[in-house]
Order: sequence, then structure tokens, then C-alpha cells
Amino acid sequence: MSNSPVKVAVTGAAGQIGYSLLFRIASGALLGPDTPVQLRLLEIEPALKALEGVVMELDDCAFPTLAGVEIGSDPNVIFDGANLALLVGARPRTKGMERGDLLSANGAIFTGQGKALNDHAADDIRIGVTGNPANTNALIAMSNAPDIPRERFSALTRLDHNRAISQLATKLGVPVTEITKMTIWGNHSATQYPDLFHAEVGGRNAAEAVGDQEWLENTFIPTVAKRGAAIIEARGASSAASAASATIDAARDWLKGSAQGDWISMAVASDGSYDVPEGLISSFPVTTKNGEWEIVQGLEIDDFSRGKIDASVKELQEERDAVKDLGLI
Ligand SMILES: NC(=O)C1=CN([C@@H]2O[C@H](COP(=O)(O)OP(=O)(O)OC[C@H]3O[C@@H](n4cnc5c(N)ncnc54)[C@H](O)[C@@H]3O)[C@@H](O)[C@H]2O)C=CC1
Ligand SMILES: O=C([O-])CC(=O)C(=O)O
Repeated sequence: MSNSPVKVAVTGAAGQIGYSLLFRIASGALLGPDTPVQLRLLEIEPALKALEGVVMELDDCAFPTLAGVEIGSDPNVIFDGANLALLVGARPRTKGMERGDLLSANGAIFTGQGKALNDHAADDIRIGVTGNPANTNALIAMSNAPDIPRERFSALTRLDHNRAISQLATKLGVPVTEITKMTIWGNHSATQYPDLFHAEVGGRNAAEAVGDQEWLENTFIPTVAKRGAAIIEARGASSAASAASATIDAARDWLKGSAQGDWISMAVASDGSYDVPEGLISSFPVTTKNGEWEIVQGLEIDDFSRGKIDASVKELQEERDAVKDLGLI
């Protein structure tokens, strides 16, 4: 391990997701066993004491890949020199709330953090937003960081992607490794569209392998789209370990590349592909290589899929208009 440490900033580090995420990053799950990591952890002032406890636990793990931890409440300090920023810190929703309800509560966090990233992060910064409403928070951060190329921002729909793979694998009684080319389109919300028409199971079209449009429409799509709410209902708190795991999957694939012959779902700034208005942070099928992503082109979109994608994109436009009205972008 001779390389210099990669600086990974994590916000909301004393929260539920942070408690799972930090230990996995520190153990090498994100960048591998040969890359040392320096963690730079941002929290609000009242949570710094709890965060000190988490750092004590990180120390106690004696992870060979952990090359240091810095904590603080000033994003200008914590984002200094960061190569990767995972923006998790935001209030989670509770029973009965939709993600849109979080717009005003959480949106303001991302203006300040966008500016701080703009002014202090390393030139190769990549920014992944997990905190909800993730797509629009990423849009806010991106809009407040004019010097950072737009391609460096993404929002997390990998958890939805993983949920869709798991549901499909269970339905067909196959291992998750058989499933490729899953796509989540649109918003990380109940309007998202998990698409089985381009997914494959052992190389065969997934919708055909299922052969049950009723299940696809009335069980699969709502189960995936409303899984977050189901977890809140069951656990009494929003998903955390699975969200941390998906945050790692997304960042790892972004930096290290998606698997040959497969693609992943990432919410990224639209270039107008698939008639998603330019600049909206919407989820697409993408391939990744060396920290760059590319939207998979040329997929045929039938009327059913078009309607679902349009509905989710409409919600994203409404969220964008709402944060514009709040003066956040
Ligand atoms: N995109 C996705 O797939 C998922 C997103 N989420 C979202 O992730 C976010 C975090 O969830 P949890 O860890 O469960 O919440 P949590 O409430 O346990 O932790 C959030 C932490 O963020 C901190 N925080 C608040 N404002 C901050 C700021 N300005 N700077 C830095 N830290 C700040 C809080 O002090 C708290 O420690 C929520 O918005 C939740 O809805 C959760 C699951 C999946
Ligand atoms: O549903 C929530 O509020 C948390 C979340 O984003 C998810 O689990 O997908």
C-alpha cells in the first residue's frame, strides 16, 4: 500500500447510514485493500460528540486501509481536498411522509455544501448524494457549484436497482448474479420506474422470462418503488444498512467501472437522452469507467415505459420548480 490516501468526505456521519457506511469504507469495501483512505466527516455541531464515539470505534477496528479521520462541522474545512464526497446528511422521512415533504427541510443543506465543494474539493472530486430527496438535492448542490463539471454529481438510485434485482431473482428462483441490465428510470421516489423490459435473466429478456404483465405492473413495480416506506413501517426507521451498501456499490462502480456486458442505474444530469429534459438529475441506465459515466443509448421505449418515465420526470420538474421558488437554485 504505497499510494497516497484517497480523501473521502461523508456528511451526516453520526447518523444511521453513517454508522454502517464508515466502517465499510474504512475496511476497503469501496476502494479495495490496496488503497488507503482518509475519512473526512461532517456533522452538525450537536452531533459531534456522538461522532467522536464513532471515531473511537473506527480506531478500535485497526483497519489497515484507514489512513486517518478528520471530523468537524464546517464544510469548508471538511471538504478541503476531498476526492469523493458522499452527501448523506439530511433528515430522513418518518411514517406517512413522502420524500417531497423533505424538500424545504433538507434543500438548504445542499446550497452551502455545493458552494463549499466548489471552493475546496480536489480537482477530481466526485459527488454522490444519498440524502433525500436525493435527485433534487444533487441538483441543488450542482447548481451551487458552477466550477465543478456537472458530470461529477450523481444521486443514489442504486438501492432501488438492487431492490429490483432482488425482487426479480426471488420471483424467478434464480441467484441475483443471473440478473443483468436492470434499470431504474427517473426519481428516487414512489414514481420511479424499475424497467424489466431491458433487464435480462441469464441472458434472456426479463419481462419475457416473467411472462406475467399483471405481476410486473401490480406487484413488482410498486414493491420496488415503495420499499422505503415498507421498511419504515416494519423497522420504525428508514433503511440504513442497505442504503449504505448501495452508496458503496454506486461509488465503487463509478470510480472503478461497471461490469463488462452489464449496466447500473445512476441519477445523473440529463443530456436530453430519452427525452428527459436537459439538466434534470434523473436516473438512467449507465456504464462507468475510470470515474466517468455514459448513458446507455438506443434502448427502445414502448408506450408503457414512456408513460412511467414521463410521470417520474414530471415529478422531478415539479421538485425543480419548487426549489427554484425557494431560491435554492
Ligand atoms: N437515496 C437513498 O436510497 C436513501 C436515502 N436515504 C436518506 O439518507 C439520509 C440520511 O438517513 P439516515 O442516516 O437514516 O438519517 P439520520 O437522521 O440517522 O442521520 C442523518 C445525519 O445527518 C446529520 N445532518 C443533518 N444536517 C446536516 C448538515 N447540514 N451537515 C452534516 N450533517 C447533517 C444529522 O445530524 C444526522 O446525524 C436521509 O435523508 C434519508 O432519507 C435513506 C435511505 C435510502
Ligand atoms: O424511503 C425512505 O425515506 C428512505 C429511502 O430513501 C429508501 O429506503 O429508499
